[in-house]
Amino acid sequence: MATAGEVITCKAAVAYEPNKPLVIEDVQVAPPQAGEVRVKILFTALCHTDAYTWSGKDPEGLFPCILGHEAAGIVESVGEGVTEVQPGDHVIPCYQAECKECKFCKSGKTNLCGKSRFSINGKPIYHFMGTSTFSQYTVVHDVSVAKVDPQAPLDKVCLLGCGVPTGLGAVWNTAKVEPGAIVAIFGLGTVGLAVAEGAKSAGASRIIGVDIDNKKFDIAKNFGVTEFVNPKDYDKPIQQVLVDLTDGGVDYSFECIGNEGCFGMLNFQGWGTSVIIGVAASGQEISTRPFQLVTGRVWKGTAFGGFKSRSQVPWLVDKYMKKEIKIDEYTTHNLTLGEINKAFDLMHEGGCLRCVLKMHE
Ligand SMILES: NC(=O)C1=CN([C@@H]2O[C@H](COP(=O)(O)OP(=O)(O)OC[C@H]3O[C@@H](n4cnc5c(N)ncnc54)[C@H](O)[C@@H]3O)[C@@H](O)[C@H]2O)C=CC1
Ligand SMILES: N[C@@H](CCC(=O)N[C@@H](CSC=O)C(=O)NCC(=O)O)C(=O)O
Ligand SMILES: [Zn+2]
Ligand SMILES: [Zn+2]
Repeated sequence: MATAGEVITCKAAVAYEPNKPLVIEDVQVAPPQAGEVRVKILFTALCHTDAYTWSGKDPEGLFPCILGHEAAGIVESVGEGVTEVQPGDHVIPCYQAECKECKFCKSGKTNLCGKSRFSINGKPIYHFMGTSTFSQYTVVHDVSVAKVDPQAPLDKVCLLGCGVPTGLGAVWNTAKVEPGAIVAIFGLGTVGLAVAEGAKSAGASRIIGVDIDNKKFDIAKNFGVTEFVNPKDYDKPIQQVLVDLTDGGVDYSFECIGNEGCFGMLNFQGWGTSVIIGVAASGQEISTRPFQLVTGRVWKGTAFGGFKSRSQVPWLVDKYMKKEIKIDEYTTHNLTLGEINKAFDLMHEGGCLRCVLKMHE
């Protein structure tokens, strides 16, 4: 049935309030306007950032909204002036979207676009990260979709919408880890394990994984982690544990936990680089003695691993197809959209990396 130009009613998981179970609703998805693309989402995964915004700690979180930003689907229709993709193209939504017109885009304070395309019985529902992939259909800007190899399995490459590129890119683009380097990774979720994979491919000599979930340790070996540290096993601060283990500090450290994570510097004097990836609530701050920077250490952060989304996500898909990067190994669970609250529970129980949701029965 041709749906172009029509409002589509479909199922979506709506977050009405922080921390309240998501509700599967029939939502109306407006047709794409000029410069926009409507995508039939086939698979979406959950990222810790979805849980972060759902928790109410995200100062930019707006409710009611449709969360989700790590997905893959097929272009259903395009708005006027869209030339880069056409109906039938296989795409990965990219969360760095902006319409450049709405008050959110013009504010210069946020990357959340307020120009919603969702409603329930006429009442608007907010978008999330310009993607809102916890819906069977979503509308994104044409600058926010990466066209990918139609042969690539969408239930796998959906993970290239966020966590895996973030970790790989943090190593390759942001830190530029060199052969022989000693690397420490705080948090062995999908982002942290992708950092490990990136560090291994960059030739790191030691990759020390730090996590409070012992279930992560065995799997981490498959991603290149060479040593494990559980902070719960020590009385002294974890930074000191790492400094002692490495005779002075690591060359590169990556913070992949977020809220209440380990944001302190523990790098070697003279050149150590600390990369912040985890997101944390308003009010949580990081600080260090000026001496740490005076003596040559570097503090950096990264969003989406520094990758240019539309030009480099297809390249990452090709690398996966050539078996040069892992994706399958990050998926520990497969559920359906209707089971999304169970998927969030799994994320908090430990032992879960990515749970991929099938969006259509
Ligand atoms: N900057 C960016 O572009 C991106 C940032 N993120 C953020 O990165 C962080 C990681 O994301 P995911 O891997 O999806 O999360 P995740 O929840 O799968 O992994 C976090 C890991 O940290 C561990 N952990 C929790 N508290 C800890 C502690 N005190 N010490 C050591 N380990 C601890 C958990 O056991 C878990 O293994 C989140 O804050 C997420 O919001 C995610 C994607 C992109
Ligand atoms: N609204 C949050 C900001 C969260 C954040 O830092 N998002 C990352 C991506 S996290 C993906 O899982 C990002 O790319 N930010 C870039 C940006 O322009 O926002 C908060 O206020 O903490
Ligand atoms: Zn994410
Ligand atoms: Zn906007």
